[in-house]
Formats: sequence, C-alpha cells, structure tokens
Amino acid sequence: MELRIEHLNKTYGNGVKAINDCNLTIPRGMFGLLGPNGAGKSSLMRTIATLQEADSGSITLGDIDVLKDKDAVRRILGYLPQEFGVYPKVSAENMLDHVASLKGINQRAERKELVAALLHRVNLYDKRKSNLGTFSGGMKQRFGIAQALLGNPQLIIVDEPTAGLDPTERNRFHNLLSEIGENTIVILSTHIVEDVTNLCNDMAIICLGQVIAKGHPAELVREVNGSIWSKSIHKAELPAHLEAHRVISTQLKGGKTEIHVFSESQPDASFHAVNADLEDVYFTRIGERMELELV
Ligand SMILES: Nc1ncnc2c1ncn2[C@@H]1O[C@H](COP(=O)(O)OP(=O)(O)OP(=O)(O)O)[C@@H](O)[C@H]1O
Repeated sequence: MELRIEHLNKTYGNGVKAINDCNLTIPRGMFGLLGPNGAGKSSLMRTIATLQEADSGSITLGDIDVLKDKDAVRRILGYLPQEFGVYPKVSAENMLDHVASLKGINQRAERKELVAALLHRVNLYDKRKSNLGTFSGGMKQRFGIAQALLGNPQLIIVDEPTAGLDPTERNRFHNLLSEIGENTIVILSTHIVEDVTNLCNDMAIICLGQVIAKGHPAELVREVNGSIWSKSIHKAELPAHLEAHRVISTQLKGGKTEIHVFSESQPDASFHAVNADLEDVYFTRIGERMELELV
C-alpha cells in the first residue's frame, strides 16, 4: 500500500496558497515532511487526514480515494495532531477504552486486552490509572500515539510530535515511531531536521506550499556534498560575508559565529570544506526557494 498525492492545491479564504501543486508518493516506512513554520505541512496533513477539503488534485491510499471516501480512510488512519488535547481528569486507561469504543471495538474484554497491550507498547502501563492531566509532555505524546494506534491503522500521521520534549523523551518517542514504521506508512511532519535524519529513509522538504526537494535523505545530502564550505568569523564580519557569499546558515560556536556557505568551488582559502548533512540540504533548498520569491 502507498499514499499517492497528485497535483494537490489548497488556497484559504484569505488568499494564502497553503498547498501548491503538491506531488508525493509515500511508501510504507517512516516518511519525513520537513518545512519551516507556515510551509503548509499541517494543511497537507489535515487534508490527508480528511479533516479539510482540497481545492483540486487527488490523494489515493492503496485503492481508496482519500478525498471522496473519507470513512474508508478514517477506518485505517491514526492521527496525532500538533495540538493534542487530553481530558485532564480522565485516566489513561479509561480514555483509551473510550476511544476504542468510538472506533467500533464493541467487546469489553477485547477492548481491555487491546488497551493494556497499547499501554505496554508506549511504556505507560504503570501509569494507566493516572489522570492525563498529570502527564508530562512526553507522556502525553506517547499516549497520543497509543490512541492513534487503536484499530491497527495502515497510515499514521504525526504532526510536530517532538516539539518541547526533553532529549530522553524525544529518543523514546523516536524508537516508538521507528518500530511502528516497520509495517505502516508513517508521516512525520516536523521542522526539526534531526528528527528526519535519525528516523526517515524517505522525505520531502516543503516551503510556501510547494515540494522543493524529495528523496532519500542520503541522496539529497550527496547532491550538495562538496558544495558546502565553512568558516569561523566574528559577528561583525557577518554582513560582509552575507554580501559576498551564499551563506546558508550561521551558528554560534564557542562565542564565534560559524557560517556555512553554498558554493560550487572553494570561495577562498579561508574556507574549509565540510561534510554536508541534512541541515545543509534543508538550508540550501529553503534559501533557493526564498530567493526565487524575492526576484
Ligand atoms: N485556516 C486557515 N485560514 C487561513 N490561513 C491559514 C489557515 N491555516 C493555515 N493558514 C496559513 O497557511 C499557511 C500554511 O500553514 P500551515 O499551518 O499548514 O503550515 P505549517 O507548515 O504546518 O506551519 P507550522 O509549523 O507553523 O504549524 C500559513 O501561511 C498559514 O498562516
């Protein structure tokens, strides 16, 4: 089964074109959708999750027409939205049981078994009696994944799941997602490049509603490798460097500013070549797209 998005468009009432001729084919496994704030990730995720209409284009999941047969999609979809609210006074176990019955699992004994298995899977079984209002951010996200996994979904969408999690919780969440990604389509929408580096073997970058790069992370990195140069400068020298070079990123390191520059050849002897990573791909591609916007 794969998810196929073709020529998808969405413009909001205020004139913002949030999805601009989007074409993507997403197979089983972890797929990373990277983009800056406002790129259109949530708009795309909500459209795939049947929560909002597109203006034109098509989405198919296996042989399901996602834009038309919403009920069929919802039966095999698990969705963890960006803002995942919980009922604070309800225990994890009771809440999952409730969601399971909403998903049509009518047998009490079956539900009980399923809920226990899911709570074990997300490592919250010991906290099953605790009210959701007492959960930390990471625990809430793991609970969110448990509810998204109910009903054995074929497609799981997680929208910015690790924002605000501490490194341990983030790691734990990553392990959980990659386990799930072994036999399900998992779309991870995020602006955190490292999440995609660590987890995904297929990805796309979107900016201003458009897909501006797609493929395997390693291949995308190979495309820019050899063209990324680094130099440590004083902050005051930055404007001159911005003027003279295509600076794709700046980072403070030990009180000095490290810049990365995109250039086919060594800009001058003061620059040294760096092994490109996905962050360099991200900044190069986003920079190109934004420059186009300014022309
Ligand atoms: N309901 C809406 N009405 C009007 N404009 C909207 C609506 N929802 C989103 N937008 C606009 O559409 C664009 C894409 O927003 P979207 O939330 O899809 O991006 P995003 O990549 O998920 O960003 P973020 O990471 O900040 O959540 C933005 O310019 C946003 O302001």
